[in-house]
Amino acid sequence: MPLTPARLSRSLLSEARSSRLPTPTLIHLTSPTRRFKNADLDTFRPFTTTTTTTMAPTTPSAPSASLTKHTPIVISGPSGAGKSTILKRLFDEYPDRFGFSISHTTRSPRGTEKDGVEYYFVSKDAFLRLVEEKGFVEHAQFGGNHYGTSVQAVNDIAEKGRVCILDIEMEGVKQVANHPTFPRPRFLFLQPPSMEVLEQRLRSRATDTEEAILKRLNQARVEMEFAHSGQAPHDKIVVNDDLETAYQEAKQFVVGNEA
Ligand SMILES: Nc1ncnc2c1ncn2[C@@H]1O[C@H](COP(=O)(O)OP(=O)(O)OP(=O)(O)O)[C@@H](O)[C@H]1O
Repeated sequence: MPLTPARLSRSLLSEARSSRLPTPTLIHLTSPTRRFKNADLDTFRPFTTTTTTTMAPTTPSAPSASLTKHTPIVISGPSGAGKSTILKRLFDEYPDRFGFSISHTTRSPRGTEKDGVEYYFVSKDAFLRLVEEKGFVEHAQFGGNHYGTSVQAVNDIAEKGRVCILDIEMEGVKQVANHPTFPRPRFLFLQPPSMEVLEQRLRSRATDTEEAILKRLNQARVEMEFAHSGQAPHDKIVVNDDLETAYQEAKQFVVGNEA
């Protein structure tokens, strides 16, 4: 599992749309699937012009037996629900048990970013071919660039004997759940106790503009509606009111394999 200091995070497309920069206090955890928060930085940092020779998987691979043995966990929930907080605790308590897959992107590498570490940097053609071949468990477009989690990248985590954690937003959740060949992961939805509390938490986090907070709250309503629509694949909904209780519940689901 590539645990680099940078937090390549994303949980919601709204994250990117809302132009929030990751704050140092949140840089605990590397999760390349949570890439859209980092994609915000696209606006602020110039692209490098480096051309990379990619080693990224560009052909789809069949899900392996390891993937069935180490069933991936999809965690989703509104921005501010506490996903990072809970995952950070989980990784601290179980440092060798979980992994984050490396995402593909068509954007250019920045700074010291290396192919196969922060991302697999691929051409648009290679990316779209992999989409066509159902090689992504989920993918999305942001700011003219494509981002995706490949079946191969998730397989790689399972091959290392780890459970892959996919921290993804609602549209990604739908894609994973409807993928034609990818074995069904286990879905955990983290819910704030109320919209009022969510708003307070987003405000106390003090990382967003007013506009961004309002966008997050609007998106949160959409996510909550979907989560309770009967259409969502969630196996477990944990309400993150008291953190300790929520953590124990989430842990029981993730580690104890319980619904
Ligand atoms: N149970 C809780 N009680 C009080 N505050 C909490 C609780 N859980 C999380 N928080 C706080 O709420 C804020 C949002 O949490 P966090 O950043 O983990 O959410 P997130 O779901 O990862 O959001 P995003 O998708 O935007 O990254 C943080 O400031 C965190 O410290």
